[in-house]
Amino acid sequence: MEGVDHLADERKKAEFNVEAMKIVWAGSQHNLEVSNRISKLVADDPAFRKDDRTMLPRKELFKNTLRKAAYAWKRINELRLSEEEASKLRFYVDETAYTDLHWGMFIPAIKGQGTDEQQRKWLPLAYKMQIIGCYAQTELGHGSNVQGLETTATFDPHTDEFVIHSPTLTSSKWWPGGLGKVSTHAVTYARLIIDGKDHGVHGFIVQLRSLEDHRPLPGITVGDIGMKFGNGAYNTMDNGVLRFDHVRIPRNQMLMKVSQVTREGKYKQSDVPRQLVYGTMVYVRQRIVADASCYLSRAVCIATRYSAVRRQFGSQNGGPETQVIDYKTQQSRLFPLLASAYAFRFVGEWLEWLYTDVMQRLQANDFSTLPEAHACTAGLKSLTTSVTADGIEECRKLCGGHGYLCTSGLPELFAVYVPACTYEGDNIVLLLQVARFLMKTVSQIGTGKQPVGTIAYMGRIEHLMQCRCNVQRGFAELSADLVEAAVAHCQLIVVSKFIEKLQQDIPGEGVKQQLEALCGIYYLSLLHKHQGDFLATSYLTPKQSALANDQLRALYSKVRPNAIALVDAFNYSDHFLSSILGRYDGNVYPKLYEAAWKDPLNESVVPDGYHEYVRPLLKQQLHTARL
Ligand SMILES: CCCCCCCCCCCCCCCCCCCCCC(=O)SCCNC(=O)CCNC(=O)[C@H](O)C(C)(C)COP(=O)(O)OP(=O)(O)OC[C@H]1O[C@@H](n2cnc3c(N)ncnc32)[C@H](O)[C@@H]1OP(=O)(O)O
Ligand SMILES: Cc1cc2nc3c(=O)[nH]c(=O)nc-3n(C[C@H](O)[C@H](O)[C@H](O)COP(=O)(O)OP(=O)(O)OC[C@H]3O[C@@H](n4cnc5c(N)ncnc54)[C@H](O)[C@@H]3O)c2cc1C
Repeated sequence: MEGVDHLADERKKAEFNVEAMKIVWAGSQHNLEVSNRISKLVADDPAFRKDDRTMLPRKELFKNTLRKAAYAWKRINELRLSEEEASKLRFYVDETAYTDLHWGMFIPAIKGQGTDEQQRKWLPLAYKMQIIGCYAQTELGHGSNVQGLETTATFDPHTDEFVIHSPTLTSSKWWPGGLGKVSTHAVTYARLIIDGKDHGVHGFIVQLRSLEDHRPLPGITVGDIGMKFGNGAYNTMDNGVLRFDHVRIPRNQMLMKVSQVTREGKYKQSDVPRQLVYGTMVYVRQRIVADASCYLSRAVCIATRYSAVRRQFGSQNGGPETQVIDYKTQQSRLFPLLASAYAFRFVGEWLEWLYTDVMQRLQANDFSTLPEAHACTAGLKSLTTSVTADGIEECRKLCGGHGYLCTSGLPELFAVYVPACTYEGDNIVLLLQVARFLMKTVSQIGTGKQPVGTIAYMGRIEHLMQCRCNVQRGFAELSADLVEAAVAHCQLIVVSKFIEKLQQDIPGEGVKQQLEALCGIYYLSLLHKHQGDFLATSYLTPKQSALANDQLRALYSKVRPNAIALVDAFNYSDHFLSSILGRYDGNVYPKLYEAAWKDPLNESVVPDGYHEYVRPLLKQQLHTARL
């Protein structure tokens, strides 16, 4: 029934102030106000329609994305949106596009690695989108191992230029988003060669296409790498391939904040760690952590609402069947994900703070917190994206068969999200970085150096203090176990940041109590999942483990009446969710039925191809039957 809120009874059960929780989720009253305004702006504008995305052929899909990106840019300028509002607009438009890499990586790379002079030259052009850039690091043969890149940038002292070249097939740039069809420029990572000496990987600004007719410049071969996983999803992006055949660029297009090449061809290293060349990746990893809670909460919102609508079994005296959300098994799969969405929200906020703090310290030439920032961004990126990708898929299963329909919104959400486990650093490779950081910390504890920040707890563990270990000995052999230790370390960060959040003043009736319950679900479900480890290491007795499990079940019951309100607090519009199963009003069945008839396959009663391929079969069967 149109206009009826099928979830109204569920909403009445809430024991907390949902509006106050919306503010907690948004981060502040101001953020909530901006989100409401921009979300409505997008939802009300038919130009941002996206319900047809999974049905469009690639070329049409891509052209549509170009149209939307141009229109979004026009609206940003017409409405004079601030950076914060523009970024919210991008969020609610909810379509990956070349602009993400332009704003999210090309510009940050120039800001982070360019000199003041380079920034003055390139940033105004990029901010006005008079040039469009991408981040061209990964190659066909090398992604994780950045130091293994093969593209060369050889200094030519006669002309004061670098010659950018792809010496082998495996050195072809492969994957950069926005590169395939749109970017006019790329921050390209290449080995710096001066006078035959290899100085390692550096960033260079290279123009790829003419600003007049968009054709590739001489020496450049460029194109799209082809269809990716899923319908719609990441296929709105032109991930590209790029080869250089002795392409010349002026010397001043090497990004020279970290190291410089003089007119005479002298290589000079600034007094800063070389890892600052990786700074853009650290920035984006931090953004990815902040985004994880958005993706996970979307899936959880859909699965929670649908679980309250869906009924199976348990009818008493001809009454309605049981809502599937009332099954403890459903709760034990769904509520830890609900708790994770909130947990990732808070750890994302903290990581943003940590990143800003590190950037301020870098300005003052204080590099002391860089290793911790790297370990936290790498580790949390890995943890949150893995849990979110698996969580979206779990939500699909929680929705039974209907979750498999594109109209549930879940297949596309999964397809667009799952590469986050790989891009910006493969999750295992990043956890190995965390493991290395932890081992290094352990090796230093023995020397009396007290760990601080997120590793301070290690200084309080008795047997680590006695430990005398060398960072590399046995590392490769034990790497699978070390990765598990790295995950546990990251989980500890997530839990401790959730607890720190609860120590803050949180206004709103019942809000803090709900967050306490969710925090409990978060750590108790982890404890339950890993109880074997806790028992094996005697950190828990079997009795304590059983009590923890009882407590977990009690928390599921506490959250159950609040579940719908807890996902309402995410404040997602139906347009943004783009899911019939996750509709705010819970009016699922009539809308599923209606949507089926809108499928292009149902435009005609007799399908295309019937007369060529089906009719002859039927005729043949008739003939055989008669025989
Ligand atoms: C419409 C208008 C709109 C308007 C406005 C709208 C706005 C819209 C805005 C939209 C925005 C959307 C957001 C963007 C979305 C982007 C989507 C994502 C796309 C994906 C992009 C990518 O996918 S892009 C490629 C990423 N590709 C990697 O991710 C490679 C991983 N691979 C490595 O990263 C290295 O290869 C690896 C393993 C560390 C080894 O590096 P290596 O061999 O050099 O180093 P070693 O392991 O030897 O380590 C030596 C020492 O360096 C230390 N260290 C290492 N890294 C460090 C670091 N980063 N910082 C500090 N320290 C570091 C380490 O801890 C050691 O320290 P120590 O010596 O003290 O122990
Ligand atoms: C959708 C998408 C968008 C992307 N956008 C960009 C972009 O804009 N710009 C850009 O430059 N790149 C981009 N990339 C590339 C991306 O950054 C790389 O794919 C990523 O860094 C992983 O590297 P790889 O592909 O070389 O994986 P590999 O390293 O080849 O991984 C393959 C397997 O090997 C394992 N492995 C690798 N090294 C080790 C090790 N040392 N120890 C143990 N196991 C290991 C991994 O865990 C994995 O299981 C994008 C990729 C995708 C999928």
